[in-house]
Amino acid sequence: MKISVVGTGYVGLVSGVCLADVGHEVVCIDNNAAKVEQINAGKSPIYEKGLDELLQKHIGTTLLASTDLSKAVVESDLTLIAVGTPFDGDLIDLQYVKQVSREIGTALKNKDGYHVVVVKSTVVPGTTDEVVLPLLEEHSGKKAGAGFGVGMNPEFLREGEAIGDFQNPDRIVLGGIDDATRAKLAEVYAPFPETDKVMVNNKTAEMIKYASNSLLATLISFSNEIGNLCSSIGGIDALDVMNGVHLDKRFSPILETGERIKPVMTTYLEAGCGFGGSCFPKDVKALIAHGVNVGEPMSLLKSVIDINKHQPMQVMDRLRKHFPELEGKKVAVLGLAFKPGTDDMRESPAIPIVNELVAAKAVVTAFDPVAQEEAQKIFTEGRVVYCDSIEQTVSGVDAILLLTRWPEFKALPEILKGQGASPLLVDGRRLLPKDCVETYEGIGI
Ligand SMILES: NC(=O)C1=CN([C@@H]2O[C@H](COP(=O)(O)OP(=O)(O)OC[C@H]3O[C@@H](n4cnc5c(N)ncnc54)[C@H](O)[C@@H]3O)[C@@H](O)[C@H]2O)C=CC1
Ligand SMILES: O=C(O)[C@H]1O[C@H](OP(=O)(O)OP(=O)(O)OC[C@H]2O[C@@H](n3ccc(=O)[nH]c3=O)[C@H](O)[C@@H]2O)[C@H](O)[C@@H](O)[C@@H]1O
Repeated sequence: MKISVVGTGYVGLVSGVCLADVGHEVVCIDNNAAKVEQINAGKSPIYEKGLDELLQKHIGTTLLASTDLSKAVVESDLTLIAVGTPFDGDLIDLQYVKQVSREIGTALKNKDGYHVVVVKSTVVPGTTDEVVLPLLEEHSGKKAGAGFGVGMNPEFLREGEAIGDFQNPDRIVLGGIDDATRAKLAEVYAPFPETDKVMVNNKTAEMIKYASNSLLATLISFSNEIGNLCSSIGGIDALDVMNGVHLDKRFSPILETGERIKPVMTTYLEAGCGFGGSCFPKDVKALIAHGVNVGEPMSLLKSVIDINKHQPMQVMDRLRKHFPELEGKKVAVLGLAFKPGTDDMRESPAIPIVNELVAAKAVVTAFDPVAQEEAQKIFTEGRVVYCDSIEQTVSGVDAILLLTRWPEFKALPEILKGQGASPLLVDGRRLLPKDCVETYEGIGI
């Protein structure tokens, strides 16, 4: 099938590359000419494991990038919209979705035959039918359901695991205004015959995405609240608690073979310094705002955000327990990205923590295996000294704050031993065993 994908961010580019990999002919569209040029040169503008290799395999043959949206729409059978949907402080910001809908609508004027337009961006329930569809009709002069179909196909990939998640999805949600739209959309995913498909209307597809992200965010804030209580009571480790909770067969089912499905860590029940990223914070806030607009106060989700807002300061509280006065103290920050496997700094818990350290006049060294370039846009040189290795970052410091679960940081105890040093370790992600250093502080302990 000929597919055009508008937006070449995490979702658009990964979808485009993976759809080319399963045999479709794909054109990826972006209005950022520099990104388009980079993609056509076989270099991904984002850091994502395995993406460059797959891009290089298909670019120039079944995969192309372009700034020409109109040509790509006219020459394809189906268009996926994968532009950003940020939260503007009050509501979801639909400016990019609207802009692209107008442009696709205008392009459809010149197209003979049936075309399907599918929203892949995360949008609040009602957006596809009440915002995108009318703009497409207005600008194409055609009627939805006759000249073209309108669908909604939310994406569930995680950054850092994006290629694997796209290639091996848990489920595929196919929303549409009618059966013809859903049937065309299903053709896109024909190469995934084993995966469960959920055929619904557009609003339901939109809601599945928000319910999924909101549940995962709720589990994390729940775990953080329980973890904070464990710390205050004392003598309880939240890791043991969540392990005990997770062994309930309803969470870790036992198969007929007798084998228990048990995650390595208690998935989404890991207490830590809070969730970040471009999606959980903005999606939960957007759903709350949408709920309030339709008369639903969403009090549970408001608490989820409130707990998460304060969670990074749990790390600072543990640091101040040992160093009430931080001026002149040398503090190493290990991990700046919101999670491992990505250079994404959006809403990273490291941001409020580093800002607080700098405000308290601590001397801050920092290291992240891939996010340093992004971090330098946020904390300019001079406020933070960026280092090239874990060794250099922790050398001679009073305290270490571990903020991202990069596996590389497991080497820290050995490195400290080699340096003959025993600074305080505040493990904001519970990555290391609590007896790995002389003075250990962790969330949920
Ligand atoms: N990042 C993630 O892991 C996931 C994101 N999502 C959702 O997918 C959507 C996209 O997210 P990301 O890929 O992270 O966004 P992003 O911000 O990384 O990329 C969006 C791209 O759209 C382009 N763009 C904006 N306006 C345009 C226009 N008028 N014409 C052509 N291109 C335009 C931008 O230049 C940018 O390259 C959002 O709604 C997000 O919530 C869903 C699942 C996972
Ligand atoms: O809509 C989206 O954009 C995506 O949002 C999340 O994916 P992502 O933000 O990439 O990352 P996660 O691995 O879910 O982690 C999110 C944040 O939660 C934190 N987290 C995660 C799990 C946990 O137990 N505890 C915890 O604090 C992580 O450190 C990270 O900051 C969802 O997992 C994806 O399914 C979804 O598609």
